[in-house]
Amino acid sequence: MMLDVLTARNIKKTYSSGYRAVNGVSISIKKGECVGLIGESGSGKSTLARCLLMLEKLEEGEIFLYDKPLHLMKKREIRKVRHHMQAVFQNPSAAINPKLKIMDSLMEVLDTHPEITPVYIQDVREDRERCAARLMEMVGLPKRYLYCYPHELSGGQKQRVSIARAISIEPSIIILDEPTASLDVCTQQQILNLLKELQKQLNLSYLFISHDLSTVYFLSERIFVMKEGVFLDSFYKDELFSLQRHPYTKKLISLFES
Ligand SMILES: Nc1ncnc2c1ncn2[C@@H]1O[C@H](COP(=O)(O)OP(=O)(O)OP(=O)(O)O)[C@@H](O)[C@H]1O
Repeated sequence: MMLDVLTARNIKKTYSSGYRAVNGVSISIKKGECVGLIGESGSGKSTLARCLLMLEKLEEGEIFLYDKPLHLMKKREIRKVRHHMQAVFQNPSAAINPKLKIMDSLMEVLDTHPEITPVYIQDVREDRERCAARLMEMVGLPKRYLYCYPHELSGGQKQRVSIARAISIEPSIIILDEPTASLDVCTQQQILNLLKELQKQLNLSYLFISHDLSTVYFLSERIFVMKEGVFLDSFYKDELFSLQRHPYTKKLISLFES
């Protein structure tokens, strides 16, 4: 039996304000699968993402990365496994250090883990520059940008760098939290196409978070619908238009179709 890459059970998170942003959700993601998470602003998607990445202290619940129980680990142990879970966030400018050349931001994770050599950079791993150039090529960026600073790149190009850094280490899972929300419509579609191609090519596992049903539908095989901290509905993509869908999902569909 194939183990799920990531399994989360009964996750709860209440902020110090007393607001429970995530109220008992469970989710599992298989190797090579893209699971979509859709919900309106404030439904708790980003809080859940931060919980799964162990960036928030859980109030309750269990998180397993393969068979490793992250919720039982000490901070020091979590630091050792965290690189297996990469993330791409909405704002690439905030994710890339403005003072570093693109090469140094891109190579950050691989530099920290010299013991890891993904197969797609195996032949160039010893040569930092060629390795960085390979990653740039994989996300459709010219090599010359390696020597630029982030302000010399567009938002879409910076997001490609974030994606290249996320895949650089061949992580078990990539959490994509609204990765196209800050981009124009044309660039959004290019980034979605890139993510889809990379997923197929490298057999990546994604949790793709968005408030937009059409983008979630485009990328995901399975979809979870979140509202007010709980999952209202979950289904395979081809069941989206089934009559059994939750009324809230039907409402999202009607917005999507209009
Ligand atoms: N650090 C925090 N302290 C207190 N409340 C918070 C904190 N972060 C988020 N919240 C609250 O938790 C709820 C869920 O927020 P969250 O960012 O997880 O939602 P979201 O679905 O990702 O929304 P968006 O799509 O707008 O990013 C919101 O009501 C928000 O105000």
